[in-house]
Amino acid sequence: MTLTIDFSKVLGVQKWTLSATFDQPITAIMGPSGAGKTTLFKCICGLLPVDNGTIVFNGVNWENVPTEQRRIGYLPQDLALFPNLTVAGNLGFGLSVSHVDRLTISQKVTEIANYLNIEHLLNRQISALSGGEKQRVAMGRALIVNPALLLFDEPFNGLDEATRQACLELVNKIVADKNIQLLLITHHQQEADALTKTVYIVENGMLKLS
Ligand SMILES: Nc1ncnc2c1ncn2[C@@H]1O[C@H](COP(=O)(O)OP(=O)(O)OP(=O)(O)O)[C@@H](O)[C@H]1O
Repeated sequence: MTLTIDFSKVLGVQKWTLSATFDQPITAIMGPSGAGKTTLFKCICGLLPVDNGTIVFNGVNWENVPTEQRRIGYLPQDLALFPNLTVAGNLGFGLSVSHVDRLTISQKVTEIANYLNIEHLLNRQISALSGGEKQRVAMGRALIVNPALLLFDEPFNGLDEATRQACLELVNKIVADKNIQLLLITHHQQEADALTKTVYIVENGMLKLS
C-alpha cells in the first residue's frame, strides 16, 4: 500500500508544503505542537481541502473522491466518541450512516468487539469507560468500516504505562492481521520506536524523514 502526498495548504498565516511517499505498514509522524500534524491528517481525510497538489492512494488520485469513499479509519486526538450513544452505538455508527441493515451492523459490532476484547462493554455509556476502554472503542469505530488506511492522532495520550503497552501491541496486531496501512501522530519517541523505523517530522511547514 502506498500513499503519496504532494500538496500545499495555507491556514491563516501558516503555509505547509508537504511531500512524501508512505509505503511502510506503519509510519510515525512527529513534530512540535502546532507544527501541522493534525492539519496533515485532515487534508488526507478530505476534511480540509488542499490548495494545490495531489494525494494519491494505491494509484488513485483522491482529488474528487469524497471523505467517506476514501476508506480511512480516522481516530482524532480527542477520540470524538458520541457521549449520548452506548459503546455498541458508537461502534456501529459508521455503518448506520452508510445505511447498512441492522442485522449486519449488529454482527459486525459483535465481531469487532470480540476482536478488541470489549464485548462486555457493549451496553455501557461512554462516560462509564476508562481511558484505555475508550481508546479501544475509538479504534473499533475506526476499524468497523473496513478501512485501508488508519490515521491515529496521538491515540495513547493519558494512558498509564501498562495500558499504553497493551494498546501498542494491539495496534501492531491490527496492522498485521488486517493488512491496513497506519499513520500515527505521536509526541513520544519510544512509542514511535515500538511501532516502526519510519518516522517523519513536520517542522517549519515541511515534512522530513527523520
Ligand atoms: N481552521 C484553522 N484556521 C486557522 N489556523 C488553524 C486552523 N486549524 C489549525 N490552525 C493552526 O494551524 C497550526 C497547526 O495546527 P495542528 O492542529 O495541525 O497542529 P499539530 O501539529 O497537530 O499540533 P499538536 O501537536 O499541538 O496537536 C496551529 O498553529 C493551529 O493554530
